[in-house]
Amino acid sequence: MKILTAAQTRQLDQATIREQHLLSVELMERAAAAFIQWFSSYFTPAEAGETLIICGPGNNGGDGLAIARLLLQRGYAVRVSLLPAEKQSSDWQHNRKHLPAAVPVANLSPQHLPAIAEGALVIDALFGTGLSRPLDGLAAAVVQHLNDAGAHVVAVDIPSGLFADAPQPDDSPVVRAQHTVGFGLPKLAFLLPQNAEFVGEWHVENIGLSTGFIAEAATPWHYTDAAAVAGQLPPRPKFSHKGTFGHTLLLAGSRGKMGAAVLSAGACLRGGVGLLTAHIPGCGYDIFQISQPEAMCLTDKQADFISELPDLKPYQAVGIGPGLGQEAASLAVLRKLLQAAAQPLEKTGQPLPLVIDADALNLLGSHRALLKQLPENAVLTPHPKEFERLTEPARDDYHRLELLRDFAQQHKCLMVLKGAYTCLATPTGELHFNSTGNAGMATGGSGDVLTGLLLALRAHAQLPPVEAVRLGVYAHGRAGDMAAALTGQAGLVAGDIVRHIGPALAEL
Ligand SMILES: NC(=O)C1=CN([C@@H]2O[C@H](COP(=O)(O)OP(=O)(O)OC[C@H]3O[C@@H](n4cnc5c(N)ncnc54)[C@H](OP(=O)(O)O)[C@@H]3O)[C@@H](O)[C@H]2O)[C@@H](O)CC1
Ligand SMILES: [K+]
Repeated sequence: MKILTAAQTRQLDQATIREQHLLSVELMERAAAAFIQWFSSYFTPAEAGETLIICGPGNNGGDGLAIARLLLQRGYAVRVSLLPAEKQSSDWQHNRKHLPAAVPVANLSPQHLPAIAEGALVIDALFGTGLSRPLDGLAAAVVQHLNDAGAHVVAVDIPSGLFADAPQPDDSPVVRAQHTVGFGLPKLAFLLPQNAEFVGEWHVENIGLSTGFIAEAATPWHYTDAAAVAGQLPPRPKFSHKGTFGHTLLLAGSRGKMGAAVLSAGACLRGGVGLLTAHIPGCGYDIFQISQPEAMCLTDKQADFISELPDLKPYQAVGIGPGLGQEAASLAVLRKLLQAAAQPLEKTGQPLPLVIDADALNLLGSHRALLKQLPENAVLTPHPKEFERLTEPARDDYHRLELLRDFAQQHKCLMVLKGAYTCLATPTGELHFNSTGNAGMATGGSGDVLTGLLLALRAHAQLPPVEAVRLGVYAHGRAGDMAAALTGQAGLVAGDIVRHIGPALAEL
């Protein structure tokens, strides 16, 4: 699914109206009906009580007026507050005219802010994608009043005061919604941690917007839903053997962190790899062989950390980092690996696929000259703190995305920035936000599991790099969701994700 800017969204409205020979009020009616569909599935008239709808002067306010009419028709008690303005949009005027007289309407003023009981339901239709500047004056006072009241807010399209695709100043007021019901496509603002307190849970309702316009629209931002990855995992041919799916090497573990190697290896095996060899420190031999009998194991001459790089000839992809530690000897291994991986493989003519995580990223961060040696399409999987060590502190989440995109383009690598909506940045400047996963996955070892799964998929000869990583990130989140359905989020541990990789991949 694509994510568009506010300006593109306005063009999308116009394209839909043109193509489908609609009146713009008809599209507004669709949006209001889609909102009602969601709203009525969530709140009965009795649960909703008397619902206040706060309307601005543009089409977002127009939606609010249409919603008021439709809710009344469905037996909900509603009242409307209007933000005075010099002019209102023509669709606003149409819906104002058609608002039944049974709906109480009040004009907002600094002296007349509506009484809102704590927990009362309020629909926020002040401003949508037409927000052109941060809120001030009466609009700001209304938002402040609403937030102070502790109301249960459902935002129409986007919480008022929030820009769809850019940051707003820290001190400008934004509605704090519990739910946001958007139209057509998700907005970039919904996916960023800094906006979570405003957006709440978001939902996107289909209103039949122009698919042709969306297909043509140029955007770096994409949202990976089930449809985006369905059918991409190549089937396993009947006459395949273990060599068909690649042989991977995993460099992982140190004393006290052998679990990271075990989890990562488990994920790699469940990810469908043909063969896996792990190179681990001597102390981990028994632990590893007993926990992962399906994997082969090479031990380092050092007991507590890795200091040697095995011959890379047998392998189609190499992972490094989980539980590695940051010993100088392990840095030397990483250095050698980067040098060796740059040589194109005989079979593919491409550099050896690498997946670099955890302490291997920290080593890169503290020895940034090594970044120049990253082979093309190397996969790096930092969380925000690790990413900061590779670049610089970000001013905000939007700036972090810029840094991520620049980094992937500059180093021609695939950056997987882990978070609630894990974001994959590609060498061509695309950003793919993942849709699966849950807060239960914020637990030790979750990232090691992702590394192992990505390693398996990068060894798969038929999967191009970006598809492999997008698919792996999606399946990792999906496995976490399947696991959480059984364990609950609090009870989820990384091993549960490993156990659900198989079913998650099967679903694809
Ligand atoms: N996407 C879709 O497919 C569909 C979209 N639809 C709906 O349309 C919404 C977009 O509507 P919209 O373009 O009329 O913009 P909206 O946000 O209502 O406000 C514009 C008005 O506010 C004003 N204004 C702006 N900033 C301000 C400020 N800080 N303080 C004060 N005033 C400010 C601005 O004035 P101006 O900037 O011109 O000075 C103008 O008067 C969209 O979010 C969705 O709900 C559906 O109906 C149909 C399908
Ligand atoms: K709104």
